[in-house]
Amino acid sequence: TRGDAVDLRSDTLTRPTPAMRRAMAEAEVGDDVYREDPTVNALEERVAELFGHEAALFVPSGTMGNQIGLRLVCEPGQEVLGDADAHVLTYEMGAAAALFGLSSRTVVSDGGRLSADQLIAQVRPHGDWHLTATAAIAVENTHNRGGGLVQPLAELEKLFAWSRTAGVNVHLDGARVFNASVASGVPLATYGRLADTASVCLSKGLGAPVGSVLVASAERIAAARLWRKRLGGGMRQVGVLAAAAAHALDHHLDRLATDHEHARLLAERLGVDPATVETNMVVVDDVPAPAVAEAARAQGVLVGQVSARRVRLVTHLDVDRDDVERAAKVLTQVIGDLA
Ligand SMILES: Cc1ncc(COP(=O)(O)O)c(CN[C@H](C(=O)O)[C@H](C)O)c1O
Repeated sequence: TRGDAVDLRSDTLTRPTPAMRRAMAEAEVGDDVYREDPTVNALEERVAELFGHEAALFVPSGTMGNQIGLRLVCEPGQEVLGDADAHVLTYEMGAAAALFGLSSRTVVSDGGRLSADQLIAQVRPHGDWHLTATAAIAVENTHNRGGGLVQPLAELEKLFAWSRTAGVNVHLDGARVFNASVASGVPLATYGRLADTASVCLSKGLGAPVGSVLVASAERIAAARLWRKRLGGGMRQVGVLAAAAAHALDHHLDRLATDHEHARLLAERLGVDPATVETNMVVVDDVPAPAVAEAARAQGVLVGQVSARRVRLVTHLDVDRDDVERAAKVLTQVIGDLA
């Protein structure tokens, strides 16, 4: 809870725990532009290893991690192919076009679930003097607008194997890949190795206040560091933030399973099919979302509005079991009253 509100709007809202704040305060720091911050250097090495890549770069947001990741695998005038509800193309303010001149095209998937064949069928080859070449395919795991769904490993494997034969790169928007791994049991390195570039968030379910990490080859991360500086993302004593991220990896990773349990409990209480809840999100459809949000807020429960008729509930570190029961009671009554 926050104050006395149960905040289910997003897992981006988690605040540092007292133990995390101590880690931040005690962090060993240096000037990261000179590569002299030992805490962020250690975090970058650790996350690269975790995801089976040569190198990694700490960035202030998932958006910067995604957009630099796309720029590493797609040149201006080439295109990124993705899901019609992909965060990298629908939520990041058109950054791929605005910042880097990347073209993009989307396919309407089955609720966010990746179909390798569907994407492969849309890829445009390099070398034809008439066609915008598809340089990269963006995948999102878990899928946000898909309600936190975990991508089928077989589809990820099929897409990546094919991409090796087609000269197409794969970028993973792994903002919630930690949730995907905890839910599926698939190791993080397995997910990491099925992408050329991957951006992973430490500031969502893991509970760090700021930060994502981009992983890729050493050559690509060197280029990413340059792009980050160009975007004004060169940071100085950033170990204060990296220490929070390292603390989150040490102490908050396994507990994501609790968020998943809470989401399933919330779904059950609300009459939403728990089978549709794979990680930390519950989607409630066919309700007047603005009215539900307003009425729930009046009773101390904050919810997300995905569309006029869809409410999103996200469980996280700052939501405990009592909060879930309280939110379920309020939302059952509010939705019942508005039905
Ligand atoms: C899949 C995915 N990839 C990237 C990002 C961007 O991360 P930030 O730039 O907010 O750190 C998000 C943030 N998601 C936020 C949320 O879910 O509340 C909002 C929608 O932007 C995301 O869900």
